[in-house]
Amino acid sequence: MNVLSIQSHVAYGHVGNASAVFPMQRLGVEVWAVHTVQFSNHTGYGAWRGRVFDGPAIEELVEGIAERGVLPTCDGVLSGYMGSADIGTAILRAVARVRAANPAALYCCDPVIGDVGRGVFVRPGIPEFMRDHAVPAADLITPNQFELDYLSGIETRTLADAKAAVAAVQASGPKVVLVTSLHTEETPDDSIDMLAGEAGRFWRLRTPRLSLSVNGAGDATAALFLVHYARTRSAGEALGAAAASVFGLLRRTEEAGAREILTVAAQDEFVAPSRTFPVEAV
Ligand SMILES: Nc1ncnc2c1ncn2[C@@H]1O[C@H](COP(=O)(O)OP(=O)(O)O)[C@@H](O)[C@H]1O
Ligand SMILES: Cc1ncc(COP(=O)(O)O)c(C=O)c1O
Ligand SMILES: [Mg+2]
Repeated sequence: MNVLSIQSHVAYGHVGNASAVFPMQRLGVEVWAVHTVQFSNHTGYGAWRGRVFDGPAIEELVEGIAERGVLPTCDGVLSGYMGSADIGTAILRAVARVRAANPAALYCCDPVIGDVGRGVFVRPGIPEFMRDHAVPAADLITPNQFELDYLSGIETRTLADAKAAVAAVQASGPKVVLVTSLHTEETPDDSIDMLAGEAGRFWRLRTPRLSLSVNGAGDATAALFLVHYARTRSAGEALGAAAASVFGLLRRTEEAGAREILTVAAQDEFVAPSRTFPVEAV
């Protein structure tokens, strides 16, 4: 399996491609990593150095990959944080090129817009670009609850609201939706839910809430979900596999008291998660 992953990259630590690429490789996937920015570290530190690339820089790399004649072997495209709408347009052009070469390729879009509590943290224009262009072009999307609410225009308080919001977003294009960090009225305070939806069916998975707040977990989640979905073609199975690995990764990170997720040290969790959780049809 070959995945074109177009995301931010950091030299130190693990967010964006620096969080997504290795778990996919550890699962035996060949990853073609194109970086939308190259920063020293993630922006959660408050200070960082590095450069933001632009749409033409992304298109140039995709053109070079196309010149190798390998686009027909590309099984999936993964995108995450988009620095600008111009980069978003380049990503959607890449998706169109891959699909023209391989109509079976899957596009998984992590519609990074913001988070509960923090609000919108991307540049003006990006939320609308995600809603009106990127999400409709995707086969799979992995919004958190804040992003689900924005994309659907529904304020989700209950599981029924979340299911309605997933269905509303599916009507715009993506057939598979994975909602991360979902907390509804039904969710116990010491837990975190994920909800997957496909073809009118929904699955919920609940894990303990760990006492850590890290960056990059969503990027690893989207990557693992894409790989497991591509292999199983089942949103429920992909949910179970991705969630178990991410939980194992974060549990090890919490134990170590680390500020960066332990993508390398906890790599066995990607292959053989130490703990699995029931996937409940809801
Ligand atoms: N404190 C936590 N405890 C347990 N799991 C967590 C925690 N934070 C994140 N996760 C897991 O990581 C997944 C993705 O993280 P999330 O914060 O939703 O990503 P994003 O960066 O997209 O907002 C969540 O669905 C959840 O399963
Ligand atoms: C450059 C970059 N990409 C991606 C992310 C994703 O982080 P998070 O998982 O917190 O959304 C961050 C967060 O700080 C970042 O700085
Ligand atoms: Mg995210």
